[in-house]
Amino acid sequence: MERSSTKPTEHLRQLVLASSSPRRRELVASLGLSLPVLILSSDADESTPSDWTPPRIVEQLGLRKARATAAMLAPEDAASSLVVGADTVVVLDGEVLGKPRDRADAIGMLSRLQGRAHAVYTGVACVDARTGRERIAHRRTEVVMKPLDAGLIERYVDSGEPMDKAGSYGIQGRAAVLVERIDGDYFNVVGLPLSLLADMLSEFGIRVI
Ligand SMILES: Cc1cn([C@H]2C[C@H](O)[C@@H](COP(=O)(O)OP(=O)(O)OP(=O)(O)O)O2)c(=O)[nH]c1=O
Repeated sequence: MERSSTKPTEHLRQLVLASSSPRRRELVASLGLSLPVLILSSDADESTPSDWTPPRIVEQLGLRKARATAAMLAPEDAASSLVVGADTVVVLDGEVLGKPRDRADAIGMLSRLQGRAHAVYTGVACVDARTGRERIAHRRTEVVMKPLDAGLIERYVDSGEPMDKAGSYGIQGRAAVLVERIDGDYFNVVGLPLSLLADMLSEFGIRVI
């Protein structure tokens, strides 16, 4: 018998964040969700075809992360979990900048970003591990960086902060003082647009407020 009065998302009693990013973990924790949050990262393939646009890259990589993590869940967790994955890239002159390979790469990226505007894209994917229902979306934030001289860039890179971050900077850290202004969601730059995430969670029956 079909139980039409039952909400299709009532089984979702746990959120799984498919991420090893401490920033994403802290941002999700800051929401103070009433349901438990499990952190579980996977080794999703992060290579993408060269003709993909930035929105497609971040949405599909977020989806790969969420799907790969959903596939790792034990059956009892899968039955009650909404899995969230995200991906962030910096885009300058149409070129996608991910995390720096090494010190020289970080210095090169910041030398190109300084004194100019660039875009940060973060894709978010939600996967209901029980039903397989999926949603993907992204946000774009424009960031204008102050003009920076070579000495400042080297000192910043030597602080170690850039090495695990797309575009080689962390706006939530010391790079706060390197940024002139932004247009768009700040949390999108840090790696998880909370306002977008809240809208997506509500589609799955999970209320933030
Ligand atoms: C631009 C910018 C990026 N970042 C970070 C957010 C992401 O952690 C990282 C981009 O890399 P991602 O590949 O999106 O994420 P990740 O590998 O760190 O974590 P996950 O396990 O979720 O895949 O750059 C900042 O922390 N601050 C910033 O200002």
